[in-house]
Amino acid sequence: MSMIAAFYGGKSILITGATGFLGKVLMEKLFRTSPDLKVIYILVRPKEGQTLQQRVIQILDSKLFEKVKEVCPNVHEKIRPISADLNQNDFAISKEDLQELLSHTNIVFHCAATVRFDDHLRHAVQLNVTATQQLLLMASQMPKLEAFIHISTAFSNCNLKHIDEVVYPCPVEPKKIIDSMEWLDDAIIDEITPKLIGDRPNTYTYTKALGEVVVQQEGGNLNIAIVRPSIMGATWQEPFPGWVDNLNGPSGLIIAAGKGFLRSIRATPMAVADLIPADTVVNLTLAVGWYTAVHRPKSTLVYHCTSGNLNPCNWGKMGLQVLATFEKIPFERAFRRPNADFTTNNITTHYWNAVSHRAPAIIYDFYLRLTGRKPRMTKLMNRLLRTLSMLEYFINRSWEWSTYNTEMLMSELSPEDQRVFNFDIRQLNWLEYIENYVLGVKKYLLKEDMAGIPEAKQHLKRLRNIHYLFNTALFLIAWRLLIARSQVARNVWFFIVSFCYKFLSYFRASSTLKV
Ligand SMILES: CCCCCCCCCCCCCCCCCCCCCCCC(=O)SCCNC(=O)CCNC(=O)[C@H](O)C(C)(C)COP(=O)(O)OP(=O)(O)OC[C@H]1O[C@@H](n2cnc3c(N)ncnc32)[C@H](O)[C@@H]1OP(=O)(O)O
Ligand SMILES: NC(=O)C1=CN([C@@H]2O[C@H](COP(=O)(O)OP(=O)(O)OC[C@H]3O[C@@H](n4cnc5c(N)ncnc54)[C@H](OP(=O)(O)O)[C@@H]3O)[C@@H](O)[C@H]2O)C=CC1
Repeated sequence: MSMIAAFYGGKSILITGATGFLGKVLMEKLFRTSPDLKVIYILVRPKEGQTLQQRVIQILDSKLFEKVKEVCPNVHEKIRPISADLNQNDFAISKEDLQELLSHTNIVFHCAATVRFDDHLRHAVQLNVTATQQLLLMASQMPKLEAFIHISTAFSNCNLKHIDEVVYPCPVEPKKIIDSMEWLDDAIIDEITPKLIGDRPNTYTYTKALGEVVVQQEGGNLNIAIVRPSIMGATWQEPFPGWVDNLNGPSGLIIAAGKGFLRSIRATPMAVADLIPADTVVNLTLAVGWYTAVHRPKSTLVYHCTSGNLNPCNWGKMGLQVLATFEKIPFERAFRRPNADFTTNNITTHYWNAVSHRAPAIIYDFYLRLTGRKPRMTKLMNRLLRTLSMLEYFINRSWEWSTYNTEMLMSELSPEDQRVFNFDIRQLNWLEYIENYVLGVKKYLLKEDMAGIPEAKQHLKRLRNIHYLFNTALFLIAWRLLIARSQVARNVWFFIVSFCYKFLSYFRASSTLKV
C-alpha cells in the first residue's frame, strides 16, 4: 500500500491554479491514487460566459480525467469550486466559503500564478507575491492545516549559475515592493521595473523570487515547503504519455516548428534543455506534501524538480528529435516543411529571420492579397519572433541546480511509493519522451486526427516540390540577369553549354558505335 496515497485519503485539500496545466494534472493524480479523499476545494475565478460549475465540468470531461472516472465515479461531488479572484482583496471569497475553507482544509497546494514573461510588474506582484502573502494569512487561520506547498520555479534565481535548494534574499524586501505598488502609478512602475528586476530577464522570474521570500518570511509556524520545477512539459507516463494543454514552454514552439512557421532559432545547441514532465512535478509535489505534513521539517525545505543534473538533454538533441518525429507524425496543413537552423550569433539570426521567417510571410501575404484575402502571415510571424525573443534567454544558457532535498525525499519513500509517485528523472528516455510530446501536441493541443497523417505527408511532399521549383526559378532568374549584365558570366555560360553539348555528342556517338 502506498503511504502517500493513504495519507491523502479522507483529507480536505485546497488547490489554487487548479484550472491551469499543473493544477489539472495534480487533481487528476490525487483523485486517481486517493479516491477516498474527502474534498478538493479549488479557487476558480469566474470567466466570461462560463459558470464555475461549467469550468469544472469542462475539466472533468477532458481526456485527462478518463481514468479518474473509473476509479472515482463520484469525482464531481468531490470537487468544490470556490469563486475567488487572486487579484482581489481577500480574493473576493464569500464569507460562507471562507469559513468552510478555514475550518476544513488540511493541505494547501498553491499553484496559481501569472506565468507570462511580459506581465506588467504591478500585476505580476499582485498575483505572484501579494496573493501568496494573503493565502499564507488564510492558511495561518486553518486549525487543521498540516502542510502548505508553494509552487515556485527553478528559474526564480536564474540570475545565478549555480542554484541551491535555499531561498535567496532579494535586494528590496517584498513588503516594500507590495506597498509601493499601491501608490506608484503605472508610468513610474514602468520606469523602475528594469532596475528592480536587475539581471533577471522578466517580471515573472523576479516576482516568483519575491514570492519565495514572502513564503519564508511570513510562513510563521506553518509546515511549508517550496517546489521549484524547471520547464514543465507534457506528461511522461501518467495518466498517459504526452498530455499537454497549453502553449507555454516548448509546446508553442513545437507547433510553430511543425507547422513550418519557425525554421530557425537563436539557441545554443549544447545548452541544457532543462525540461521536466508535468506528472514528475506532480509526483514530487504530492510526496513533498506528505513528507512536510508527516515529518514536519524544522525549516522551510526547497525541492528542485529539474532534469539537468541527473539526466541532461541539450537543445540540439531535442530539436533533432522533434524534427525526426515530424517526419513520422507530421502536422496537418503546414505552411512550409519543418526544418531547423540553430544559430548563435546576431548576424546569422538576423539573416535567417529575414530569409526563413519574414520573406516567406511577405510573399504569402502578397499571394493572399492577390487572391482577395486578408493578409495575416506577417502579423503572425512578428508575434512569433516576439515570443522567440522572450524565450531566448532560457535556451542559450545552462544552469546547475542542486537536488539534495529531492534526492533525500526519494530515499525516504517506500519502494511502493517510489513506483506510484515516481519522480526519478533518471529513468526518463528523452527520445521516447520527445516523440510522445510531439504526438501529444498534435492530438491534444492541435486536436488533429491520426487518420490525417497520410494526407499531411502528401502535403509536405507538395511543399517540397514547390520549394524546389521556387528555388530553381529563382536561380534561373538570377542567372539570366547576371548573363545580361556580365561578360564573365556570359563566358562561363558559353563554356558550360558547349561542354555539355560536346559531352552529349560524344555519348551519342559512342552508344551508336556499340550498336
Ligand atoms: C528551428 C528550430 C525548430 C526545431 C524544432 C523545435 C523545437 C522545439 C524544441 C526546441 C525549442 C526550444 C523551446 C524552448 C522554450 C523554453 C523556454 C521556457 C522557459 C521557461 C522558463 C521558466 C519556466 C516557468 O517557470 S513558467 C512557464 C513558462 N511561461 C511561459 O512559457 C509563458 C511564455 N509566454 C508568454 O509570456 C506570452 O505568451 C508571450 C509574451 C510569449 C506572448 O504574449 P502575447 O501577448 O503576444 O499573446 P499571447 O496571447 O500570450 O500569445 C500570442 C500568440 O503566441 C502564441 N504563443 C503563446 N505562447 C507561445 C509559446 N511559448 N510559443 C509559441 N507560441 C506561443 C499564442 O498561441 C498566440 O497565438 P495566436 O495565433 O496569436 O493566438
Ligand atoms: N509551466 C511551466 O513551465 C512552469 C510553471 N511553474 C509554476 O507552476 C505553477 C503552475 O503553472 P501552470 O500550471 O503552468 O500555469 P497556468 O498558466 O497553466 O495556470 C495558472 C493558474 O493560475 C490561475 N490564476 C491566474 N490568475 C488568477 C487569478 N487572478 N485568480 C485565480 N486564479 C488565477 C489560472 O486560472 P485561470 O484558468 O482562470 O486562468 C490557472 O488556473 C505556477 O506557479 C508556475 O509559476 C514552474 C515552473 C515551470
